[in-house]
Amino acid sequence: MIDADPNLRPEPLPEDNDRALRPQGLSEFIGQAEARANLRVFIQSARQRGEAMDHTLFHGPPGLGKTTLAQIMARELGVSFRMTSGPVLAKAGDLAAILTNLEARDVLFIDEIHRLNPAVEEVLYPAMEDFELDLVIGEGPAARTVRIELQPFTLVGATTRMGLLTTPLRDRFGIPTRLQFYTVDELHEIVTRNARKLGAPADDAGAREIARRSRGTPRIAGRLLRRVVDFAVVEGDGHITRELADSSLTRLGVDNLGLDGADRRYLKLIAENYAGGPVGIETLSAALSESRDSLEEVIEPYLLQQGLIQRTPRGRMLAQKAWTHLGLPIPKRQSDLFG
Ligand SMILES: Nc1ncnc2c1ncn2[C@@H]1O[C@H](COP(=O)(O)OP(=O)(O)OP(=O)(O)O)[C@@H](O)[C@H]1O
Ligand SMILES: [Mg+2]
Repeated sequence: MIDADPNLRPEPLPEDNDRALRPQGLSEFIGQAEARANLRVFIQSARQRGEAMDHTLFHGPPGLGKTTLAQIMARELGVSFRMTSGPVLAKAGDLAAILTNLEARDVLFIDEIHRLNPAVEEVLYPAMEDFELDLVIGEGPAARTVRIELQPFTLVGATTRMGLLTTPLRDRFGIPTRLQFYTVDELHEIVTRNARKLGAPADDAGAREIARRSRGTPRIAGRLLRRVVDFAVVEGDGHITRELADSSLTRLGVDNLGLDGADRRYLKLIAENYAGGPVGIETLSAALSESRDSLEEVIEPYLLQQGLIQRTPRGRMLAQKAWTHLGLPIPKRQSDLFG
């Protein structure tokens, strides 16, 4: 990782102590209005019919609330929540053991579902479709298949890489749900509420400053808030004002668009070494010593959403806004292009 300040990256950290701040119910969950409204209907319908809710797939960038929503679903459905992940399920038997232990209507959450081993995925198809498990017992000529009936359950899958899901798996989710980046207003509300929970109330402008610089991502908002709370407690009077938030975040290397050192290095590389692009993703990945996946999953989505870069068939290009943000003059060739 370039410039590895883990506070500013949206991937989960083991030391994230989020439990106190994680919303517990659908009505406490802020943002994702469309997804939330639909889920509310599907949950209520499943409850009224006394059936397992349809299989649900959450996809979108890290830290937007996929795991949180899966937990909320189980709670609102009044069922147990079982959690595992694609890479953990090494063998078909691992999944079979979990499936046979589910009770009727339980939620089974599989994180990083795009990383399922194909042999495990095969087991999942009939389980999702007919609540049946076909297990092969023994080996060679003595091998035989036994069919086991499962309790009806709800599979909730989460992925940051929808494109890596196989079509048969994707097609078996009745409720595919894309999570969006949060608006500043939504993050403002989340920060205000969490600051209060952490015992360091934020005034309106203070909360907004953190919200604006959180890359549309509640996980980052939560982390930046914790750091600002530290500064408020030690160097301030325990309250979060705009000045305090601004100086704390600047000291953490988060600029006024919420970009950190890694984002700025990405933009500067295209500006300074490739005259604004287009430049291929593999080239960027090599030059930054950053995996292509992490560029595509973590760095680029927010830069694209902010209109700082464009993806073209010939590679990545800086948009006008990026030159302005970096404080660099737009090269002649590009300013012609921008008109
Ligand atoms: N709508 C929300 N309101 C308040 N806090 C939220 C909201 N959504 C997410 N969070 C908080 O953001 C953090 C990240 O959420 P979560 O772990 O659900 O993300 P995720 O999409 O599963 O991420 P990943 O892709 O890395 O698994 C959690 O601490 C959670 O409490
Ligand atoms: Mg998650």
